[in-house]
Amino acid sequence: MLTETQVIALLQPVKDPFIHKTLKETNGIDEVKIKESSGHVSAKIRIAKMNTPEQMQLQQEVVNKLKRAGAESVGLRFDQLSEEVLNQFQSKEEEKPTLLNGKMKTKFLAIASGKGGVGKSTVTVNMAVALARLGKKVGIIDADIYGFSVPDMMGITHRPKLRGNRIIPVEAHGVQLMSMGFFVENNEPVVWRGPRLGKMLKSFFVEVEWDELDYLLLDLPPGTGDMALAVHNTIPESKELIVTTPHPTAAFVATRAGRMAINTNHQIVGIVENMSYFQSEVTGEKEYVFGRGGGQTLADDLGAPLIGQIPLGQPNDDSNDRGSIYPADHPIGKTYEAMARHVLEHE
Ligand SMILES: Nc1ncnc2c1ncn2[C@@H]1O[C@H](COP(=O)(O)OP(=O)(O)OP(=O)(O)O)[C@@H](O)[C@H]1O
Repeated sequence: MLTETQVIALLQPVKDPFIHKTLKETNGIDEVKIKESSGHVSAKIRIAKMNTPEQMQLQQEVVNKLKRAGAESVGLRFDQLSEEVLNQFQSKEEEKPTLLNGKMKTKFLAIASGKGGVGKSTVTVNMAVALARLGKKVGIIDADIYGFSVPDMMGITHRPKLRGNRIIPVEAHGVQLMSMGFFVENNEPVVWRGPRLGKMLKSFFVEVEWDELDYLLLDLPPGTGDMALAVHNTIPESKELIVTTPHPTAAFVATRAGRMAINTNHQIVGIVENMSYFQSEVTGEKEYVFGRGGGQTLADDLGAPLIGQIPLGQPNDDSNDRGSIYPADHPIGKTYEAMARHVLEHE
């Protein structure tokens, strides 16, 4: 015959399926009773979320465990862990409330793409500038460890300064910026992996002296590989834009990036189709150089709106040689302004 102590010892190492802590750690074993006459064991367990397939699975696991140990029959009841206990574990687990030193009014907008070279960084910098032109305080984290082209696109040639042991982001076009590129000598390729990359990114949130941001945009690594997943998991809950070209294959690959966003609890607020067409200045005619329809297909697949179609064209910004920022009165600058308004409407 099982004793109460034995049942508790059997239950303690069982893990809550949602917060991945043992019932001992969550203090989730509420009650254990043994009916000696019939060998019936009953227990009440508190878990993070009720009425889920995970709860069913846990129930099965516990019943089997107790029966193997000698229980004739098992009755389980479940209840919800208190908010207090949940908060304690969730904040420890995710460390998210501490990001940006508690400046939680900051909203995050990640920019992703299925593959490289589709204009993700161009869209990031122009969205950031458009939001700033609409009066928002905006920062960018250039987390594209393969590319880190953002400083170049914004015409930035100097590195961030230090104040004590805090890093002051570099400012250009009214936008604050941190980039992996600032910490790499001579444009060397970056070979950071796993924990080091995660640590670096976290330090961008915590050790950087951002000035009261309304929005922090994140230029993500392209694709759906380990690196993109690692970055998705490192950054806080976020809205996300997916950038594609109009080519059907590009849109197909971008769908996978969208799925990754959804799986990591990012909310896709819009699809941006870049390099949509070339418009002749002489005739005004549009030439669909890279095919048509990719953006809309992607939008339909992911159930998110197509918020902008950006034609081929250079900003002609004379302020710096390689700048990629479209002026506010440029037709493409106006498209970015409309997209920025869309993002603001989905706050
Ligand atoms: N609409 C456009 N018209 C013309 N050139 C563009 C347009 N959008 C982007 N480009 C150019 O295409 C190149 C790739 O753009 P960008 O670096 O933004 O892409 P990306 O998706 O961020 O690439 P990666 O992931 O490899 O960093 C750049 O030289 C950029 O100036």
